[in-house]
Formats: sequence, C-alpha cells, structure tokens
Amino acid sequence: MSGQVHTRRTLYPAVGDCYGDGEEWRVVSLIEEIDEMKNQNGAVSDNKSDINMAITVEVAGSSLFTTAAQQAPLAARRYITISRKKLLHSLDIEGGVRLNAWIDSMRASSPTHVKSSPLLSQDQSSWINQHPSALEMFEQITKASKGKQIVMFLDYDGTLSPIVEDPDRAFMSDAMRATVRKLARHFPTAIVSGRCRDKVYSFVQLAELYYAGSHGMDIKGPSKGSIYKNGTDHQAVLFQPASEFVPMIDEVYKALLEKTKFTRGAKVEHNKFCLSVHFRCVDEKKWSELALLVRAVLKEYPKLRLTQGRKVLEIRPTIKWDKGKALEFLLESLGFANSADIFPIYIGDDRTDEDAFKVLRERGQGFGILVSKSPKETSASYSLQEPSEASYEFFAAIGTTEKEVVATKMQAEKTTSRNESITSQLKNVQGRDDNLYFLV
Ligand SMILES: O=P(O)(O)OC[C@H]1O[C@H](O[C@H]2O[C@H](CO)[C@@H](O)[C@H](O)[C@H]2O)[C@H](O)[C@@H](O)[C@@H]1O
Repeated sequence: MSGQVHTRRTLYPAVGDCYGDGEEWRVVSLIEEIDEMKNQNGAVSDNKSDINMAITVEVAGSSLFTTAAQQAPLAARRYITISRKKLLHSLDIEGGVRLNAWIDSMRASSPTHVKSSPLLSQDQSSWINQHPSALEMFEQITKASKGKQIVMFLDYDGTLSPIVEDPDRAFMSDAMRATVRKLARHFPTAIVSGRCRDKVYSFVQLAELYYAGSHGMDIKGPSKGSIYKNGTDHQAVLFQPASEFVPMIDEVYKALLEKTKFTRGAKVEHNKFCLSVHFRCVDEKKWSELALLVRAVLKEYPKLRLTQGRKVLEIRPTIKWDKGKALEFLLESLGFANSADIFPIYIGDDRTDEDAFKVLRERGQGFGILVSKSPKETSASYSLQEPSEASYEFFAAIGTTEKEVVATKMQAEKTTSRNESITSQLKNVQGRDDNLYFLV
C-alpha cells in the first residue's frame, strides 16, 4: 500500500534579514513543503510538481505583506509564511540593493581575469599616469626621501604573498622573506594585516619586525625592542585596543561556523579581534545567500561591523581603529609622531589598506603604493603590478644608497673630534642632513 504524506523540512535555521525604509523583517527559516509519495518500504520519491518552497519570516512592521491573510498576527514574535518567489523578489528590491553592492564590490576587488578592451586599455593608461609604477620612480622617490627616515609598512596577503584559494596556505617565498629582512636592516619595518598576528608571524617569521595583526587591532614590536626606536625607551610595544571584544568575536565565530556549514566552499577564519568569511571557493551563484547568512548573524551584534576585501567579508568591532590608525600608532611608538623628517611608505593591495594611504596623504608625508593589475579607485600615489620580491628590492636599493651615506657620515662623526672640518665638508658634498644618524 502507498499513500501521500505532507512533509515539512527546515532547510536553514535562519536565512537572513532585510531592511527597507521604516521596516525590518527577518527570514527565520526556509521550509520546504513537499507532498511525498511513500511506498510500502518507506522509501521517498519526491513528486516535483507538488514541491512548494515556502519561507517563514519573522516580521517587524513590514509593508511587504499586503493582504489580510498575509498580515502578521500581533503576537510578540510575529511569523509569516510567504512564497519563495515573493521573498526573492523582495530581497532584490530591499536588502538586495546593499547586498548586491557588497557582492559587486567584492567581485571588482579581486578580478579573476582582466579583460582587455580598447576602453579598458585607455582607462588603464590614464590610471597609470595618475599612479605610476613605483619601479620607474627611483630617482623621484630617492629625492623625495632624501635626508628623511624611511619607515616601511607592508600588508601581507596580496602584497607579500600571492592570493591563493586556501588562506591557510598563503605562504611567503624565501626570496620575499630575504628581501623583507633586507628592508628591515635598512628601515623600521612593519607588517600590517587583517590576519591574526600570530598567523601572519608564522608566515613571515622575522623577529625584527613590527606586526600589526587584526587590521591593526593587535600591535607588537620586536621582542628585543626596536633598534630604530627614536629615544631611550626600547621596551617592546604591545597594543590591543579591542580586547574587550574577544568574547563577542568568539561567539560570532561559532555562530558563523554553524550558519555557513551547508555552504560549500565557505570558510570562516578567526583572526582574534576580527573574523573573515571567505567567498573565494563558493559558487558565485551562492554569494548572495552567503552574504545574507553573515548579515543575519551580525544583526544581533550592533557593536560589530562588516567590511569587504578580496572575496572576503570581514567582521570587526565598530571602534574607530583601522590600518591608518595603526600606522600612526607605530610612527608614534617609534618616536616619530611630530617629526617632519620621516618618510613612511605603505604598500598594500586591498580596500582596508586605503585607510593607511589616506593617512599618508593627509599627513603629506611619504606615500602609498597600491599592488594591483587593474585600475582601482585609490588614495595611493604609486602602483605595482604584482607582489614580487623584485619590486621590494627596489626599496632595499634606496636603503642601500641611504646606508652608504649614513656610514660615511658615521665615519665622519668619529673623526670629528680630530678634525671638525671633515664633517662639514662631507655635509656639503653629500647634501644630507643629520637626521640619518639614528638609522645605524
Ligand atoms: O590585510 P591582509 O593581510 O591583506 O589580509 C586581508 C585578508 O587576507 C586573507 O584573505 C585573502 O587572501 C587569501 C589567501 O591568499 C585568499 O584566499 C582570500 O580570498 C583573500 O581575501 C586572509 O585570509 C583574511 O583573513 C584577511 O582578512
């Protein structure tokens, strides 16, 4: 004997939330209603024509539901079931607008292939005029930084390591490590990353650097103190302005793991004071759905905000802290807060690096370099096509030039007691000022 059975299956415990003008509604469960034909053995055969996807929505003053039948009851928790078609239509008009903006921006921030068209190449060339390749500007950069203390700030992913599918395998090459080591020998050098500080340290493995993890919310100086520190205080720096958020971040991490567990390819990364939800390995057709899931979780945490990067949504505390603030903090802890004779150079590839580029523009000191193959709106002054150690050797070369001058000057210093005039002669010959002394 066989018969028809009506079954309701909850597909997702919570799907997402949407906001419109003066209204708010939240999808709490996606229920698949299926009229199943059960045979004698209990095996199920879905009769497609009977499938009706319905969605249960928790309502807070929505004008979505117009007919009397659709109006939510006045209970404390108001739920209503609407058709899948209607929900998706509404998603498009309301929450969809913001959601699509994220997704478009995520797509644009990490193009998989750069299409070549006459228009694009025109855009590209005008962009390159505005943001020339740093590699062609040796003379200008050397001249601009002359007599000033260069301080290097380097982003990690996409700047020191190539972008790869698995965030746990974004290794840095030995050649790149050797170049960064060389840079750190010439200048105070900091890694500024969205990653958790320990993780980025495990990739870079250079103890002589400053590390600003979690988008600058976790800053630590070299364990033995910095040889560059301008002043007498050589204590190692440790600064964590978002410590109070750790329990909340842990909680949201667990919620996100749970909510995204059915989204194939999605990955949630715990970056200590912030989180990343990776879209790179998720089918693009599922991106909106995943973004909705993330936003649904975040709805319960108004003290956290969402930003986007290269195929990633980043969740972080709403505190006024970013990579730009981290750069300023580092300059200050190096003793350069009020120094006119510093030349900070920040190299990064992502939207979050723009905060640091902006700070440099506002200070009118140093400049930003954007690593990008394609034109992007940026506050950086220069560009680099890709993250290669060859590019960063360029800065080491500036360092070498500076160092030679400094060494000569040091030699001159020693001789000063014997012959004051040698120093002044050197100064005249090389046209450098005394700010370079503390480099050595
Ligand atoms: O500030 P960053 O050091 O650039 O960190 C930003 C995010 O970088 C990582 O994700 C990015 O790189 C991954 C590995 O190449 C790639 O799979 C992912 O698609 C990129 O978005 C890191 O995993 C994130 O936690 C950081 O927020």
